[in-house]
Amino acid sequence: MTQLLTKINRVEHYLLRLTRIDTLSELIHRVYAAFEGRSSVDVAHVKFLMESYVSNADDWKRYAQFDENRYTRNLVDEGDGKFNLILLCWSQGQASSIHDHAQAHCFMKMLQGCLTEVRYQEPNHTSDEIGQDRPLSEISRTELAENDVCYINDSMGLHKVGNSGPHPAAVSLHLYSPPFNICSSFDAQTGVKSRARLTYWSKFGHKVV
Ligand SMILES: N[C@@H](CS(=O)O)C(=O)O
Ligand SMILES: [Fe+2]
Repeated sequence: MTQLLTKINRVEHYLLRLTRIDTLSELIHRVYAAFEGRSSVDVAHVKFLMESYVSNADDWKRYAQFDENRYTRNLVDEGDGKFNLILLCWSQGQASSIHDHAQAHCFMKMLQGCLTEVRYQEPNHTSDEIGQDRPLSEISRTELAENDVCYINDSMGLHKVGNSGPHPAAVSLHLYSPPFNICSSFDAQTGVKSRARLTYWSKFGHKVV
């Protein structure tokens, strides 16, 4: 039994070495190839590519710009209009509001530190329920550590993400397809939905003025 486990372990290490993506530019190149000539998104493959990249701060530190007031969104690549790649920087205590993803696919890879992702069921008020607001119900709570990847789309619910420590500076890489700059945000207590505009703190390493 022990021998078998050792062998499985060796095979796993070998496969990981074969599939490993060592640089952010190689990841971007592979993601472009994954979208080439397709009208739909191969979710399993894109997730696999994000998982295969081994985070290295030298690749992405030029995009990692923090703000003391809120998490920042830093554009890395516009993916020929098919997807965008955004580096998000979260100081300790910073979090997003509860939101959806405008019917897009959302892949999120941890590059540094840890983030907590909390998922909620989307309220489905029928017309006669309007005015009977109730708190959103939590579906799951996941701690994401360096190199972890998670995936969400609107059929899987809403989420909020935050850095509740212990790392003072968490960084995550998000891939959205198709790109969007407006989504909905939700009040946790009432479920009331409002329109949220998403902005960039920097683009291609340069602060947006
Ligand atoms: N979807 C959010 C970040 S997160 O909380 O997933 C954004 O793009 O700003
Ligand atoms: Fe999100």
